[in-house]
Amino acid sequence: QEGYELWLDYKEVQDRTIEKNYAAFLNNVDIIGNSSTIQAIKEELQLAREGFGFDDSETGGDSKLIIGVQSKLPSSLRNQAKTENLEEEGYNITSLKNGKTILISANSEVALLYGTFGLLREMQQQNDISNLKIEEKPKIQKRVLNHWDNLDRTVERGYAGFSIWDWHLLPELIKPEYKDYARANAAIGINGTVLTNVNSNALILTPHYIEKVKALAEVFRPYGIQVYLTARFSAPIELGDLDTADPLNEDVKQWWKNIADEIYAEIPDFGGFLVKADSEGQPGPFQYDRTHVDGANMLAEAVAPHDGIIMWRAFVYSEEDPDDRAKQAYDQFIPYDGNFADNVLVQVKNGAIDFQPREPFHPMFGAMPDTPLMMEFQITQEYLGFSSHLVFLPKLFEEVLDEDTYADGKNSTVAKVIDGTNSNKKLTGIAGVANIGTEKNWTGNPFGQANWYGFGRLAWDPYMDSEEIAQEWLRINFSNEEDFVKTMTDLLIESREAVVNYMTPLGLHHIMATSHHYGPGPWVDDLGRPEWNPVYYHKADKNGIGFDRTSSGSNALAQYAKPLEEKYSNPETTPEKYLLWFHHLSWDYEMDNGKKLWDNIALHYQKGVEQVEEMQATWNKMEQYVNEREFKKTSMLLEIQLKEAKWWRDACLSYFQQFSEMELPAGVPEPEHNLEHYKSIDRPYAPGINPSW
Ligand SMILES: CO[C@H]1[C@H](O)[C@@H](O)[C@H](O)O[C@@H]1C(=O)O
Repeated sequence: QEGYELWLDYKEVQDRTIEKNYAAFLNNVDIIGNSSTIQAIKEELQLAREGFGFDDSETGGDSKLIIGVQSKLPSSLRNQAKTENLEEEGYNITSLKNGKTILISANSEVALLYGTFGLLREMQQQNDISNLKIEEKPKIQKRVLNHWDNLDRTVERGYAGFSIWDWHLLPELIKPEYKDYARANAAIGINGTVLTNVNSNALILTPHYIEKVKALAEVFRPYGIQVYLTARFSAPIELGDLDTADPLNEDVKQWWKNIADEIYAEIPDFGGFLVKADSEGQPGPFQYDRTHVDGANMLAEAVAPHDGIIMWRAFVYSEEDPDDRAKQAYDQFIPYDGNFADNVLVQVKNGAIDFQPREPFHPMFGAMPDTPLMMEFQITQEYLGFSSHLVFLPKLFEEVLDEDTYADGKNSTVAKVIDGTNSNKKLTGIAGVANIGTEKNWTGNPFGQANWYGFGRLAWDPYMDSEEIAQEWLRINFSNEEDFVKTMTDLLIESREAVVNYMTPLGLHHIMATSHHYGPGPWVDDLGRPEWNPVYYHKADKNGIGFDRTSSGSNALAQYAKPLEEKYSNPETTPEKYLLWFHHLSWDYEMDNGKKLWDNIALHYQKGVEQVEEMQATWNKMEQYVNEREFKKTSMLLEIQLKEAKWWRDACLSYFQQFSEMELPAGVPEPEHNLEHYKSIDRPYAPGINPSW
């Protein structure tokens, strides 16, 4: 099936010498132990042998692969590769005896599984394995996928079909997909999954569903993946037991303790709860005049005896304070720094608005030294063309992780806040909102897989280079031919800037159409709340465009550390990519290249279109390296992307031109249609694929 195997498609090794060498190791394996995780390792190695096309007879003399937990290794091997710094999840891959033996050692069996995937990854890329000295350990503890999957199997902001969780057929029917999902995640080091939508349904907490969750947890356990659920704050009322959900009420506390006990009795390694409270209509502690801390700590107490954690989301904004949505989460949370229980992570989206093609990092990062903050990225492309557009997100993730918060002086990057380096955090985590569904290839767009893969790799190591991730993924999934890898790496890397250019250049944001967020809608001004409307964000008028977040405007800038605040207060020293995020500027404001703002906006839109044209031209040259179906599918999707990049350009420029009253600069074609036409094609989304909000 097209793309089904994800990064676990062990393609036949063509080069005979390489093939013989790899086969010699994989055909002569010594694995210590026989737990279900060890079983999983054996199965994976067998799949790899078959996929790579090894013949059982290729034993290669005395080559050998040894896999074992350090404490169980024969003493002669134990000293060869030290594991004391590897903690629970790190591993070594070490060549011994002049490369004749490869040893994978670790302190836990799940880490051995990671090590096995690590070695297979080397082979998938056809790397030299004669002198391996790999030492890896994850820099972040909780590496979690968030599924916005509803119990009726629709997926909020899902663009790859329905939910893969077949609730109505569980616990009896265990689809092969469940195990393959676990394999794919373990291969990139993901160790947790939240099965249900943050806009949650209390029913998931009932025994009827817990039985189903347990069945999934059992499939995932050998692969080191913990299961989490979303907890609906009003569940004690909704499930009919109490008439309040007040977090300080003793009955409420006891109710949650009982629920936790019931879940842990069935699923002893249950991870804990993810909570969206007092946000976009979700119930929460505010109704009882309680705080985020009251809510989070009450739940934390319920799961603490079982080593569970609470991931409490900071995605909050309220109607009452419409001055600047970007400021609200910070304002609501900062006063509580240090007050959350030890097993609470506050989960913060990468930017202060909402998963835009580009946003400055969220000012909460670096501003809560005494609270562990968990990063939330969105892998599903809610604001980036759904699954029809090819956008390589690791580039976006990397940009955020590399930003300097200056929280603790220079070089206090977001990555350092997240991985606990800054302020020495004990609990660390990172979440990615999944782009997975029932599509045959899991993600719809074949390149959507790269975003899931890349998220996992960055969760393991937030300092990894997005280019390296692109290369790895391309090699593993398509081809090791240098021409292909190099050309396509450039394409992937550039794809992120392309989408920024044709959707929201120069710091523009949230100008997508009516609530489905697909396509341009800068004119939309009639949604229920002011801050849902694009006009709120671009503020275009005759005088100019952009959101003034300096002290003369909303002063959201004051939420950043001094050096950033100073730098971004002045449009001259604000990076141009964030210009209209922080400033409202006149249409004829002169930019670095000597051209006017209006011209630059238009040229960026045009550039975005040209970048997609280039992507298309490049892809057309790649036919020889990829299979026919993926080639065709990607070609067709790029057609859509190009058509829609032009749609974005033309619609936005027609709209903004009413205010700028300036001509388009040379090189930017006149829009094909008039503004009324673009307004009329604010297009409906596919039913069943993208419900609500
Ligand atoms: C799950 O709800 C989502 C909602 O669909 C999305 O449009 C919004 O941006 O973010 C919400 C959130 O992150 O809670």
